Amino acid sequence: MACTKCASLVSGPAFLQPVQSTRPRPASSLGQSHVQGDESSVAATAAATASATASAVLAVAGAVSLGAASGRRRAAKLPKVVRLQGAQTMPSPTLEINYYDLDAVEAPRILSAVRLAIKMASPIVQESTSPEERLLKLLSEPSVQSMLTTVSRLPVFSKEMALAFKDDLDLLLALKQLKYFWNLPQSQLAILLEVMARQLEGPSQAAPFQEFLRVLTQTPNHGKNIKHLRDELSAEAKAEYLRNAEYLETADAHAVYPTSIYRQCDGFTLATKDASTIEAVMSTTLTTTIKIARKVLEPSNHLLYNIYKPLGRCVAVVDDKVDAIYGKELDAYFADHGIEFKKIVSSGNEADKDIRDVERILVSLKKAGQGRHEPLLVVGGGVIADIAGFAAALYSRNTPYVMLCTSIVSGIDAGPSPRVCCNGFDYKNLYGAYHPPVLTITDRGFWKSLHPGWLRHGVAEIIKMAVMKDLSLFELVEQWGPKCLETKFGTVGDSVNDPAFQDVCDLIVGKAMEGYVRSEYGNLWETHQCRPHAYGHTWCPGYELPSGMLHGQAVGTCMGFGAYLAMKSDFIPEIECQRILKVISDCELCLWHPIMEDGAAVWRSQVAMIEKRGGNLAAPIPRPLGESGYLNDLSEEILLQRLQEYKSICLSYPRQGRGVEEHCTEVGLADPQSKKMAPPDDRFVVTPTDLMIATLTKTQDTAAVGEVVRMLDGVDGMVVKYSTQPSEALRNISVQTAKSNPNWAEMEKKGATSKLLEAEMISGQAEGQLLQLLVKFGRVKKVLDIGTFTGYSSLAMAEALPEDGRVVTLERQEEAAKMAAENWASSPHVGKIESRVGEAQVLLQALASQGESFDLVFLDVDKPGYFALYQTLMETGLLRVGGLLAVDNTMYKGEELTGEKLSLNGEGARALNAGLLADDRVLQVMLPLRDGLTLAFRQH
Ligand SMILES: C[S@@+](CC[C@H](N)C(=O)[O-])C[C@H]1O[C@@H](n2cnc3c(N)ncnc32)[C@H](O)[C@@H]1O
Repeated sequence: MACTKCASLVSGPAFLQPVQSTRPRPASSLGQSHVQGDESSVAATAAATASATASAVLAVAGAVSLGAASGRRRAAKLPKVVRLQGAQTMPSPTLEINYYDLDAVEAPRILSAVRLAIKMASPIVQESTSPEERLLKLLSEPSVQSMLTTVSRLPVFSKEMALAFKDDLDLLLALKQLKYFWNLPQSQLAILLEVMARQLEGPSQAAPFQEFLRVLTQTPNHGKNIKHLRDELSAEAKAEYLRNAEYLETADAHAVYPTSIYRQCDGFTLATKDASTIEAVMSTTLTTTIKIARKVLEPSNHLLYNIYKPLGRCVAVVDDKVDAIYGKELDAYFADHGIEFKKIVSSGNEADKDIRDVERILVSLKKAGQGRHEPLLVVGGGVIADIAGFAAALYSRNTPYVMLCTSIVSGIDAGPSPRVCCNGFDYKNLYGAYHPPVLTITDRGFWKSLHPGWLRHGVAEIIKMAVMKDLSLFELVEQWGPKCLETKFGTVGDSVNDPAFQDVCDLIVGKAMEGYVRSEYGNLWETHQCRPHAYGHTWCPGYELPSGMLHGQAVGTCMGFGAYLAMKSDFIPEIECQRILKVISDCELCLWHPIMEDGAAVWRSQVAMIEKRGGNLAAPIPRPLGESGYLNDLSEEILLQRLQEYKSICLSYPRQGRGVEEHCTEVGLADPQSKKMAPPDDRFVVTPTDLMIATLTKTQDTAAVGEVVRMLDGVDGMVVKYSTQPSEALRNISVQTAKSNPNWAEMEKKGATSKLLEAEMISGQAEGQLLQLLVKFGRVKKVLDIGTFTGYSSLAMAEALPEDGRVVTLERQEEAAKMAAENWASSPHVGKIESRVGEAQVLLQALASQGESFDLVFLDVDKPGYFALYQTLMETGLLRVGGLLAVDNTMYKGEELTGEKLSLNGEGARALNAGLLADDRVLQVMLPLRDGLTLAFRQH
């Protein structure tokens, strides 16, 4: 039967040439014949009879290809002459280059071959000889040999094959692997025989094979490939196997010299006779399996065993948080099965998703001697799935990996995703590849230890698939979403013993996964933009990072807005829009975040998205609920108008449309903005830690350096994580200031500021929190803040002051003072702040002449002036006796630690440090907080 796809190419109008094949047709040594007729109907009938069990787990076998999946049939005869209108003969031939020559899929013949082999093998595996002898006898048994050679010649990744065995996905998977029997470890062949016996004949017939597997795995060579046994086989058996191997060299080299058992290539090439023009198509076919399973780490569960036992070992990248909780269980699983376990523990924080983190994994893989044929095991959530998957894509150009999903996001979205990636230059997912796992395992048992905030964020991905792909899933989430959250998807409390609810949880997870795969696997390389799973991901990329929101919370805002736009576009009725907003809100996700007030950022995101999507917005939104539509035209004016309309609707929802624990820092994660993502050697040196990191990265041992860098880098993040979190207004100042760098540069150019200011000048959360603490602890009433900048320290202290407290803040740059005033405007504490603009020294004199004195002074201006300002504070009594002086940047970038010549600022900091040390009116301590903060108490 001709491959229809290829036939359409060679006989179409562009190819009005006689076609001749360049490949000789190899003879079939085992006498398989080509079948004419409708294979799919034969296959469908066979499938019905073949069906052993309706699998209780979801298993999706994905095969994506141009040509390989369909396989090429040996009977493909193409017309020698094609006639044009007028019946002219076109004599010049076009060369057709076929690459493979696979057998037709005849399900009944395959099934009877497998059944016969199992029947004949059963007594052999039960013999009392050694397992090695039994294996040799088994391989010499003609029915086993015939089955193996038959399967080795099949297009096992093809659609025909999938359809023929669609009712028994475990059998299908076994056949896909059996094709490679010649290069499989002995114990893997035993595993496949056991699976086939179980699927076709039932558990009792499978029992002898299971026992055979057990004893075989105790022999020293069970990990050696079948082909290494050839010299021990009978002469006839050896000759047959070698004949088959030789045949396969030409017919399908994948089966005899494979690089991977999970992917195949195909191509189809046409060349003019003089070879001056060549037209070709190429394809890669991948195969993958997804399992929704329970108790994966219990030794009786063989999902991981079946992969790693034959290999004798498992190299794994494990999320550090997962390792802390489940590390011992993982170790025990592999130890129990006698599988060597090499574990690479890696951070799973969004802030640790840089190319350096990927590189660190690559270095560890090299150290572990990772082979390109052995699937790496990746254990963790979305970030680990992305970066370890990306490392696997890069290692030896592509290395297979198994994804054991421990978080809800990886369990239904990032886990089986072919899109693996890392951040770069402050852009999310700038680098990446398309590299799906060969096996994805989702076990919601892991979710019991997840922070409720992370669960909510994962539910956003379920809602996304429900709205775009599956109304029945949407109805399930409407009914059960809040309970799923409350019970951590049936993993805590009484829900664990509620079988009906357990089934609901499995159904929700399975349906979400299925919807995801349905959206993604037909468009693996994103060759078009009709991508339903991008719902909720069009506008929020512009504000997610600066808002500090969890990804799922940001997606919630964007899904809500998308639903509103769908209603406005008449894609869905109002009632469906309301249902969508209600589900998002009921699941405690955010519909509206104040950062969305920045319409310009939302518009910028849309513009960037259009560019990313090849010139089309193609924003996926429901049309109707449960199905996908795409919005392609949305002007800036309408976008801004809709955003405001949407806001007013959101305000009527519980929590005024806000989510519960929306921000990363509220659920124990570092703020993704808190870590600079520039490569360390280019990083802006602000603190001594930065300096150390920049120095370390110049050395050669990248693995050791990487570790140290990660730890050092984590110090500031840890301080921020475990200190009281800032108010909304302070957070807003950080966001506004972070965005302000281009403005300062512009202003400096125009002469609006005398000096280039930088967003990095901000004191920030940790220092702000310390100042607040000092104000409260010291019952401070009057504060002097020298160096206003964008107003963070002033407002932080004002928030901590009593109602009658006062902050006087000094700033020489008019523009900075103006920006600070804008930043305070909405705070209820604005009335406590008095801003003065001018040179600090001049302003101090004026304050002194007014008889002012302060309980707390925060000094944070140009360092060369520090000591003079300190002297003024002391001489004039502006710092009262019993008062406290806090000075920032007293370690000034660690310059003194280098032993090299200090900058002017470094000199200024050192002059103050030395002055304080020599002055017995004060008691001081230098804290290594960020760039060094010195506290000096005036005792007389
Ligand atoms: C490091 S920033 C202050 C940061 C601020 N305390 C905060 O919490 O974000 C220093 C600010 O002091 C201002 N400044 C520097 N030297 C000054 C001086 N001699 N007199 C007045 N302002 C000065 C700068 O323009 C800049 O805005």
